[in-house]
Amino acid sequence: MIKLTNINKIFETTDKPVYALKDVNLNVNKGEIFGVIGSSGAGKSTLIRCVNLLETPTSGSIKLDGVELTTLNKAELCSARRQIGMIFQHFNLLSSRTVFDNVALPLELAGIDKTEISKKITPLLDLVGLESKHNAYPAELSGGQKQRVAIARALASEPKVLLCDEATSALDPSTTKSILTLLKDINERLGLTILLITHEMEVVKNICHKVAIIDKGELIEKNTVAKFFANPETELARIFIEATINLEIPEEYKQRLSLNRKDNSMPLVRLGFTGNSVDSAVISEVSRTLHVDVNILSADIEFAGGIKFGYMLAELIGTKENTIAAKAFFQQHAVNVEVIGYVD
Ligand SMILES: Nc1ncnc2c1ncn2[C@@H]1O[C@H](COP(=O)(O)OP(=O)(O)OP(=O)(O)O)[C@@H](O)[C@H]1O
Repeated sequence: MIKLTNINKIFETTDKPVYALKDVNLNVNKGEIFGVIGSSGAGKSTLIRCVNLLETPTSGSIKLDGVELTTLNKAELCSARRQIGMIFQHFNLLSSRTVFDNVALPLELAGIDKTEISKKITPLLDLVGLESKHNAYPAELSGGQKQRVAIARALASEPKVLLCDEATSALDPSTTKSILTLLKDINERLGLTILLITHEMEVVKNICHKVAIIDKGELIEKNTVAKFFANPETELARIFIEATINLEIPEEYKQRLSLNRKDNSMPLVRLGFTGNSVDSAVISEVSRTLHVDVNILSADIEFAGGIKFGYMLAELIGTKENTIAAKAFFQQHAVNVEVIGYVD
């Protein structure tokens, strides 16, 4: 549905050129929710703004449902943009218009008559859960309600795709959850293709089918969400995933931790479980067969893209030979083992 091929974007500045996007290739299939995650300044906004040509790429091809957008004239582009809805972090509503009139705006601009507009808006406001707010003004709404208005407005032209530019970044965690649930519901009910950018792994984890990581303008990793969490390929992916996991080393252990093994010190390890390894009884097997006690300090098991994954912080207690054998055993059973240090 969205196909970006060899997209480059260079901003010419008085200082030096900024290479905001480098050879970006991205394919978003019909009905998919695709998330692009990256740190601040990585190029996320530039990327999503290129899709509807709010930003013109320096080179490359952008196809929407097979139509090349970069070569359209102004009038053609205007009509193509009606097939691309967009929502923003700060909602971009008109404060002087009611909820109803904000949602009606794109239809008015497209020259649709008033009765037709009325017929369309009521079910849209029902869909986003704002049936009782037709005549409210944006100032009278919560952040979550404002984003619902923006979603209804983006859907008014019956777009083929919805672009979400950090759509939940200005919202508190529970409102974020409700907006993500709404986006997922719209995706499932209408089969709408969604491309979103975010710096929050929670967003990817909660609603995306596929994910790409952007770093310094490059898409360095692309995968289904399940495979991404099960087997991250890049260091940045691991950092993003681990940021969602709360595995604090207790203060008492930090004080006893050293990088080198001493006589009688025991390894403190972070075990990473994904897919099948979550469900196998590796911990008890290590204790039983290798005589290594696993002292679990903290653990976090999550669910994303249809798979379970999780991390555990544990002290391995046993002889040097046995703890080394335990580490090998974990690795043979698809458990990722990282030795953080050794505790006295
Ligand atoms: N109009 C512009 N002129 C010059 N440089 C720009 C312009 N817009 C963006 N940039 C630069 O391009 C790079 C990518 O910016 P972009 O806004 O796309 O990043 P981002 O990942 O969306 O960041 P954030 O999460 O902080 O919004 C940055 O180095 C930024 O400074």
